[in-house]
Amino acid sequence: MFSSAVKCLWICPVIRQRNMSTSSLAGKVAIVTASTDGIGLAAAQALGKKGAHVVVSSRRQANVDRAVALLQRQNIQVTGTTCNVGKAEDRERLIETLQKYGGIDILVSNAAVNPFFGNTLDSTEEVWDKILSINVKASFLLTKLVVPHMEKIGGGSIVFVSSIAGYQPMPALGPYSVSKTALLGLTRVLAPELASSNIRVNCVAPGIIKTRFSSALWQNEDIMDDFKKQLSIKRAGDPEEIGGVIAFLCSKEASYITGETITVTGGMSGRL
Ligand SMILES: NC(=O)c1ccc[n+]([C@@H]2O[C@H](COP(=O)([O-])OP(=O)(O)OC[C@H]3O[C@@H](n4cnc5c(N)ncnc54)[C@H](O)[C@@H]3O)[C@@H](O)[C@H]2O)c1
Repeated sequence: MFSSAVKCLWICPVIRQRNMSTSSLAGKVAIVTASTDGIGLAAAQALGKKGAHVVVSSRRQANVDRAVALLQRQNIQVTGTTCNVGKAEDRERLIETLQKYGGIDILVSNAAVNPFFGNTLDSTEEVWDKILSINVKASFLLTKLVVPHMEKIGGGSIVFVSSIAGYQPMPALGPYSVSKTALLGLTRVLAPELASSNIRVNCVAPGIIKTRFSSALWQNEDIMDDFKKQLSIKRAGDPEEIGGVIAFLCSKEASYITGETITVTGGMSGRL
């Protein structure tokens, strides 16, 4: 799965070091969860274009293979593996596989689910367990797994993908919105705890971005007309407009930023 050139880059600290000086993220290893499509794929692309070796993952092998081929065509160093972030054995396998190759510098926790639309009081325990387990708990548990590997190489950067709904709940998306608020809290909790290990923890809160996840919103003209009234930039965002911000947060240029959430919404204001 790993090409010999990539193995050499990870195993040989001298080459790691030398590459770090040529481009902002050269020589770094970045894990992005749910990165075969949408914002995750755009984050992997942006990190890869800055020189990082990216590890793309999602639940289905076919999607992983497609994303790996796409990124390779763009001359991005990439490895792919399946990972259901809700499964402890998958999370551990992902990290164990990687740590053999010399360290993990960046974690972007992007995977999320939303199995429920409606009045929050109609949501079930099962809905809450699923949403909190994937959107929040898995983000924390992955962080717990990567931190020792980041500490071993002297630091790292973690980015959680929240949502503007974490600040202002979206109608009919109560449990999902609460899970995204929890990520704002997780960012604030972990940043001071990990600062002494030289690990920065930040978050992005996208507005409406054109992905499959939100297609029910941006493909509906009436809903979008309503949203546009609250937007300064009168359109939905593109995944690349989030990927670039994530890559910035992981770069040296953001070395004094931790515990922050950057909202990327086209200037959204008022109630959603
Ligand atoms: N698109 C938007 O408008 C928008 C707005 C705000 C926040 N977000 C957030 O951005 C992130 C990415 O969403 P997206 O819009 O790119 O949509 P997307 O559908 O491309 O991404 C969500 C991904 O999570 C994956 N996923 C779900 N459960 C998983 C699991 N157990 N293990 C691994 N992967 C799993 C899905 O397969 C999917 O690929 C999510 O956290 C989402 O909440 C999106």
